[in-house]
Amino acid sequence: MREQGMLIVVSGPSGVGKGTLCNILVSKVEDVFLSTSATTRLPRPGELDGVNYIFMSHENFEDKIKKGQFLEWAKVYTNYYGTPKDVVIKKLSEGKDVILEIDIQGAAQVKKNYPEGIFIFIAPPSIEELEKRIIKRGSDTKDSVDLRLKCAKEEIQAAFDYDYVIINEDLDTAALMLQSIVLAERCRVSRNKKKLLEIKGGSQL
Ligand SMILES: Nc1nc2c(ncn2[C@@H]2O[C@H](COP(=O)(O)OP(=O)(O)O)[C@@H](O)[C@H]2O)c(=O)[nH]1
Ligand SMILES: Nc1ncnc2c1ncn2[C@@H]1O[C@H](COP(=O)(O)OP(=O)(O)O)[C@@H](O)[C@H]1O
Repeated sequence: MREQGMLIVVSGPSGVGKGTLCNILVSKVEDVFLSTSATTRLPRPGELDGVNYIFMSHENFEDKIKKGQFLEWAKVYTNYYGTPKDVVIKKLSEGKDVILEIDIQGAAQVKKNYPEGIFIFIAPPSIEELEKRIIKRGSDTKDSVDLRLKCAKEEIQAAFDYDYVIINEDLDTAALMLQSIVLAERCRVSRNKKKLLEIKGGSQL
């Protein structure tokens, strides 16, 4: 068991497949914990409180901002979204890798406070394909689809500040890429110094 897990940020436009890819990652790779965000948006059909999101009122959310209970938070489209701090700190200290599926504003806050995090951007093969995926999901009005597509173009510009980009064209390939990044990052020498010392004996590297 590792002493400290890695903080992994996954961002990308709405409908690109972040949720799908993160769920596959959690099902395939051990010791990965997907953080559940808090939000003021209403649940979509089938979404469960505490599973997909922790749904709360604007008042409650603002109270938690004041109390410093979020690792990061942002207003995305018209609602607040934030990462509850306590759970993330606990899971990292248990040696779990924590995935934050958050927007580009939240990712920038994490990068400022936690530069050793790993920043992964998921991009669509094209804007046309992104539009198809958002429409296929069936949870957005025409205005909401248009707003998401407009924001997508600005979000893709932010990809240049990330460590990795995955173009989610073929789902199986993209899922494998995400797993590969996490597993390769676990193999960095800098993260394995203690283990190497244990194996070779002695305290000198
Ligand atoms: N900053 C921040 N963004 C979040 C958080 N949780 C979700 N988001 C982002 O909020 C945006 C809207 O998410 P959602 O309402 O699920 O809509 P979707 O992206 O269309 O599925 C997405 O870009 C998410 O990545 C969070 O805790 N913090
Ligand atoms: N590589 C892919 N090819 C085709 N459809 C995909 C692919 N990845 C995800 N999808 C579909 O696109 C839709 C949006 O995916 P979702 O994971 O909800 O996106 P996000 O979490 O980024 O908003 C879902 O219907 C999902 O099944």
